[in-house]
Amino acid sequence: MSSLSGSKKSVPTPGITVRVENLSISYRTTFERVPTFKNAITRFGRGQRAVKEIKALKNVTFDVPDGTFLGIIGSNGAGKSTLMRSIAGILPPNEGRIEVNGRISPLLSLGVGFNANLSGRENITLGGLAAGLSRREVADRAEAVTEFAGIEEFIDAPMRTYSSGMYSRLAFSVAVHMDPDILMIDEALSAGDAAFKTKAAEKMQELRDNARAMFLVSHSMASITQLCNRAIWLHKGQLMMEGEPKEVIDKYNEFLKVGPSAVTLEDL
Ligand SMILES: Nc1ncnc2c1ncn2[C@@H]1O[C@H](COP(=O)(O)OP(=O)(O)OP(=O)(O)O)[C@@H](O)[C@H]1O
Repeated sequence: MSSLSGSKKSVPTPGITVRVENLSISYRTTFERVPTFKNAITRFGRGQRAVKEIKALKNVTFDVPDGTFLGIIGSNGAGKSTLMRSIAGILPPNEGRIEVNGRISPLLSLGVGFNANLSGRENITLGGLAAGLSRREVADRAEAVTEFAGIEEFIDAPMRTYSSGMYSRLAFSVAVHMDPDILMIDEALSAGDAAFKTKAAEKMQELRDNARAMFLVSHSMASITQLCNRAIWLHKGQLMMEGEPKEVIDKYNEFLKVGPSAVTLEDL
């Protein structure tokens, strides 16, 4: 178990794969693309601060019991990827705590963790080792990963030469072949072409049987309904609702005023 917080360690909570308590995360960013002395003086004259704080998650609390396949929905900039990164241990909380009981798949936002200057094969090794597998275990899976991604011809080329679809397909394939207890997929179903989307959806159905929990961020409401048994809706960093996927999606669509039968581009 891992517990991320500024405070105490605690014992694992029975039956809970992930517990998020009063989680707040902010990014600090500068106003300017290229900070200059002249701009600093101008800002000082206007009484502006150079650094802006963006509150990406505000006091978010929820539990993910074992066997939960959680869909995370919300508009652009709602905080979905930030939440995924913090659960995966990439972003530490500013406030609150996250308890994770289990091994997480390494690549959540597609391609995070890859080094574009290394070959696909070398990146499979990196991803596998990052997931806690031994070199031998990774080597045993490398062929299946490559085959599933459909990039046999390119596996020894540097990943910077890959198309974005190839990149995403390999990221997805690594993530799903490392036997994670907790599977985290960010927009996976928009990886690759229509044929790969179907294959990815089938693979996720299969993984549902083995994983303790799954997190899926998607703008496709069809994928959320099909693959998840629970959903949360984030808006501007706040948890708006938690419940059955259909119930949450209906409220979200109502909020967006697009109606219950809305089809997003990702559904097509
Ligand atoms: N590295 C960063 N530096 C500064 N601000 C960031 C950074 N990453 C995200 N943000 C900001 O944090 C907020 C939440 O972003 P996040 O990427 O978590 O949203 P999201 O729900 O995943 O959005 P999308 O659906 O567009 O992918 C946004 O206001 C975004 O501009």
